[in-house]
Amino acid sequence: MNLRGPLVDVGDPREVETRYGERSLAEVTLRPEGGTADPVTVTLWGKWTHAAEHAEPGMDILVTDVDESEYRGETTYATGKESFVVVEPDFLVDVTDIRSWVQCSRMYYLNKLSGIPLNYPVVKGTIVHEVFGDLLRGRDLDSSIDERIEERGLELGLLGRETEEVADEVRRNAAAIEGWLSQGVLTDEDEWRSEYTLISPTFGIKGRADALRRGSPVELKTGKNLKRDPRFQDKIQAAAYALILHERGVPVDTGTLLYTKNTTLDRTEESGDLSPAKDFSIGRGLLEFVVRTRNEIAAMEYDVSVPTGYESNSKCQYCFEKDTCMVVSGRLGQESKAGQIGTPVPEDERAYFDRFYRALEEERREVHTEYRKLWEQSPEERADDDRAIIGLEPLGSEEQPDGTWKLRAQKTDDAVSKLREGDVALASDGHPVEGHAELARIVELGEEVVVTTDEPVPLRRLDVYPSELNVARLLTALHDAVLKGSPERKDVLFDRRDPEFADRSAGETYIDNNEAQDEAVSLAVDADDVALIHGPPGTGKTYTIARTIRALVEDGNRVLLSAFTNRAVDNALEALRDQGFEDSAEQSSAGGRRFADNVVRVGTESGVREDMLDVRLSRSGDPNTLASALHDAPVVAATTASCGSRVMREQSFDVALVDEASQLTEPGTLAAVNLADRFVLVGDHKQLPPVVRAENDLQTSLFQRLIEAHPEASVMLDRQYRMSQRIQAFASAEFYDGALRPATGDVAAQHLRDLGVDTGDLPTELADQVTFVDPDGRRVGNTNPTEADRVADVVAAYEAAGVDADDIGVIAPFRAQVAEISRRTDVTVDTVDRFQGSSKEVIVVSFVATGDLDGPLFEDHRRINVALTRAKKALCLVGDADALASDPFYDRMLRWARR
Ligand SMILES: Nc1ncnc2c1ncn2[C@@H]1O[C@H](COP(=O)(O)OP(=O)(O)OP(=O)(O)O)[C@@H](O)[C@H]1O
Repeated sequence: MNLRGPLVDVGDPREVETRYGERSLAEVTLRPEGGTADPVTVTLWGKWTHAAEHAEPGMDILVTDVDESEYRGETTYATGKESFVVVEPDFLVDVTDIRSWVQCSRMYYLNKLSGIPLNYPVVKGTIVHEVFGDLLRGRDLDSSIDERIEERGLELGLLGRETEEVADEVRRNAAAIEGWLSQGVLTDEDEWRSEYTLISPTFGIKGRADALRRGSPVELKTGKNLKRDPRFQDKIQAAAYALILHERGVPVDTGTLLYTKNTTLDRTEESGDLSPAKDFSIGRGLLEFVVRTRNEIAAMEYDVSVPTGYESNSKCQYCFEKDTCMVVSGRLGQESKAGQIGTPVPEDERAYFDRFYRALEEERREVHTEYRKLWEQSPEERADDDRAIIGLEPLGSEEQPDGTWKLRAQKTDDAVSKLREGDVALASDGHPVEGHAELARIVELGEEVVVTTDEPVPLRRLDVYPSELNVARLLTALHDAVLKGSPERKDVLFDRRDPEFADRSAGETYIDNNEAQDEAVSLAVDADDVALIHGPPGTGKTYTIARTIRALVEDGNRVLLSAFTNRAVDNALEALRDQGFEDSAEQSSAGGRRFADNVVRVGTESGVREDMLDVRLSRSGDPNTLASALHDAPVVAATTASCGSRVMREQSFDVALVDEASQLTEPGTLAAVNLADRFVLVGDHKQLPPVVRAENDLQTSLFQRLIEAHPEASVMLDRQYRMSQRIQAFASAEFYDGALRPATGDVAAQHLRDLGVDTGDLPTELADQVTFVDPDGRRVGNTNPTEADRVADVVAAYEAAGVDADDIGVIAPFRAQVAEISRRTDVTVDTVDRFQGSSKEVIVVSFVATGDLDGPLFEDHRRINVALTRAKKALCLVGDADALASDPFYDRMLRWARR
């Protein structure tokens, strides 16, 4: 029997005499069944008293295989031989974190803050790991090495490494792998798995094992180890995978560590055990140690505290991270075993750091909650939640020339999901946690689903795979901003001085037909610190951004162009191209250069839009060529998420220009801003705020904070090129103090007529430019089928009157309603969040709600602003008039629509 629930009391460990001699015990009291049952006391024996040392009331605890006995008429509970005690099981600890914690608890923390830097050992290590995977998949060594090195061309180039030298070193490391693989211990029946994703719901651990052989974990280390035994922390890492396998009922008693550097050493110079492969036995003691270590991390993270180094038995004396550790401790005023150096950053910066550190850790927990849904929700619930595509029928798997696999399956229904082509997802045989699952990249997502994976798996289910990568990069951005940011920059960020402006634009006219846009370009050119461009819907943000970049490059600046989404990055590049950027850049650089010589787009092949692939910087190729392409480009474009990558973190710019800044969290914006001396943020804080799961400081963008604090450093673009006068009126009045106006008479007067539509052919209720239709439906869960029928009728009526299906878009508040409507029409149907940044001639909005106004559309008026400002010539609102009229804001909307 397992007992699990919140702790209500934690006793101190003490020693008692038993018939087996002196033993330690600690009593803890918990409320089983998630806190709903009466409290019970469990005696933790022996080493499990360690859990009591770290736990505190309020934490969740799980005791597995509890011994239950009757004593004087009462049931007593205690840990038994098979028991494990898990503190905060919902907190998922990564196996690599357990390993670094064993080395030193501060190391664990520092790794979190500074991420994985771009350095040669890291890149070489990655290549060796990839070659290892290839060898397991039966690939030829030389072709694998050549290809893997080529794939890392950009990183190697930035590190100033030559292909030959790296190939040589990798080959010598790979000799260890090859030798070991051909030792004869392997037979055809040997089961191999490479890069295996493992999650343990019971122990709260996740990770990716380098390989499993006959069910035993094999870990590859690119360092050397001349002792007979593996290093302790390495053993712990392999043992953690063994523990997860143990949970799945796979008995694991050995692990293997492969120290590849051992084969590169010269026997005459080194003494000791040079054999690379070191097996060791994994007994129960080691598994328990893994759980106890993991518990220490989970307990420390419970109240988001910062480790001091005293938590583990580390010796600072020999630590290669000692200086970094002392600097971080010194600057953030943290207690640390290594000591502190340097002066602390000012109090307000530390408070800021702490606040955002905490907020990001809360976000991490939300990611863990997403993981938990993988096993807590039934497949059907997950599908209903749009988090999985289930019931797939495998159509086959095909091995690719590079040893990876292409899996195909047939969809058996028309359900929608959050998954998109290009996403990384979890492909499984139907059981993503306890069955066989592989990380997959989605290639095609239509009637037929196509994914690529490392190993074949019968593709029955595809799940959204929650990732902590984003949280990790945001933490790093926070760290870089506070600890590495220039004092002048921080004075502005922390409101110690106002942003300053020079007069570089000196009366120049950049845009002659739009005063606010022209002023915005000047402001950006003149900004010594920051300029803020506030762009309501359709006001030419993208156009202004392109003009600004040209002006900045003409002045000799190197510019980073960034945005929250790939789409916005590519739109800005498109505008830059349309404005003939080649010519303007020619003025600053010798000779005629093409767009592709001036602009480098950093991003994945699936992320970058097709028409910008010609300027995409491949990561793969000749190191020197790639590195100089990136270094020398006057304009580098990448999403803010890629600005946190180890390649981009090494780049520096004069100016960072960030679009969609109002949709970014502060650390998300900082990821781009950190890379430049000055920055320009473009956004609209009256549209969608940052998308975050937790409710905390991350919900307010840096754009909003700065524009509220420094309106003088901002310009609002006030002429819009999208909507007719009638359509824009409500948004202008409600969100922009009536300041938003059509840019030209043509924009104001545009009409369905311009599309060749005779409004006489439309039902009277749709004849106006803004209309309201009440279908009198009922909300059922997150759908309203009657309303969906009516939306489809409305769409059909526009089509019958001559509007092209491509010119119509439907917006609904819930994905379930999106699916409901999609079943009834072929036009684009999506949620507000997915519509931000785009527009259509005709927009139909489905409100779903009847009775009460609840749902994402209503919670935040900014969503409505987005929904109502997507339409150019006609907007039809479909909803329940009584429900809408119950709220003053929606009542005003209703009156405007019915006018
Ligand atoms: N000064 C201008 N002169 C002429 N056309 C312009 C001007 N500014 C913008 N436009 C045109 O107006 C349209 C909308 O501009 P743009 O796409 O830059 O808007 P946006 O603010 O980025 O839109 P969104 O709200 O979707 O982000 C485009 O077709 C653009 O070419």
